[in-house]
Amino acid sequence: MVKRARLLYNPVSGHEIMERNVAGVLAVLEDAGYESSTFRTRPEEGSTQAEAKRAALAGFDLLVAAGGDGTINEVVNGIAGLKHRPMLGIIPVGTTNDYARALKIPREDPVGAAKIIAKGQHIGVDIGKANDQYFVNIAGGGNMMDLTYEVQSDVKSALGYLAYLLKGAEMLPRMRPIQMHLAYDEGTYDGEASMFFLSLTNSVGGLEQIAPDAVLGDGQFTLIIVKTANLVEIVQLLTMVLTGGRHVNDDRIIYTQTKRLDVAAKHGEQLKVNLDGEYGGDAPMHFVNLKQHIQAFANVAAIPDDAIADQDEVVKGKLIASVHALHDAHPNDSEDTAH
Ligand SMILES: Nc1ncnc2c1ncn2[C@@H]1O[C@H](COP(=O)(O)OP(=O)(O)OP(=O)(O)O)[C@@H](O)[C@H]1O
Repeated sequence: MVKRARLLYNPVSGHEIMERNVAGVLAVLEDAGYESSTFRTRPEEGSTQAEAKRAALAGFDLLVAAGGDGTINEVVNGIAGLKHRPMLGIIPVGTTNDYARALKIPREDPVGAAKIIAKGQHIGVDIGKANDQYFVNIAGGGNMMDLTYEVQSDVKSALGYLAYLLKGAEMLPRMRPIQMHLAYDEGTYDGEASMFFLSLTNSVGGLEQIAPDAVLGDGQFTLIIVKTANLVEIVQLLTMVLTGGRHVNDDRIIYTQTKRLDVAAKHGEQLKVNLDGEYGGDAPMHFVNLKQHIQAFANVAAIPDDAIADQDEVVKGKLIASVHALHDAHPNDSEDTAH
């Protein structure tokens, strides 16, 4: 049966690069055997998610999200709750493209990214569930989380990552601690913290050193709790991140792996949560890791072996293949033993 692909592309992501590349991307998908169609995303919140869900229920085998992390997040939110989920392809044309960095998919090169899909290598990636929403790369909470909403999209497009850095520097003096309760696999933390991060990949805000131990598809989040809200100390910690990841052993940080997290703010304080760069509501929030929930095309050869966990589906596939091979080699074995 012919496979069907739906390309959901954000026409305004990055520098409107997709409008010029739709035909080229479709040609690569068609050559790879996909009967392909397109959906141009719209600014209305939830419209991309609704279309992804509709396409999945209509039986599309592959959804290709072309845009920034926001577009990927919406597509995944559209399919994550379904029993039969299409495969996910990614064409990164956003500003930071954290998720594509982790999967080593070429950025701002739509046809190059489509060729990764055409190569056919995919892995089971974990996604996070935060109350009733999903995220693919990172959840975070604390005062710094205002950052991503405050940076205007047109400024982001014009300045790219620099926009975050400038805005971040401006916001640091506003940092103040929140009394938090966090419960995770290895323990609980009750006390002051300025922020927490729950990461699925090692690609956070364009920096691969923040969560250096993250493994794709291992069913675990990397949890980072930053206890201090002191400006000088935070700058010190950031410097440690940038100079080789020594922050992971610092006393002012809790750095651990966990499959779940419960977060609440004490004394009725507001604790805003950010999911993949967008406001996702306030704590209390329950997070859980859904192991290898989505099959995503990736540039597997470029990802270090120790950054990808054993794959449930591949392992199962290999077992089935070897049983078939055994049967092909000795077709009458089962009858022989029956007599
Ligand atoms: N046709 C459209 N016109 C204007 N805005 C759109 C359109 N389609 C989607 N959007 C908006 O684009 C935003 C999602 O952008 P996306 O995350 O894909 O790219 P980005 O902001 O350029 O990249 P990044 O997330 O990496 O910073 C959503 O807020 C959505 O409302």
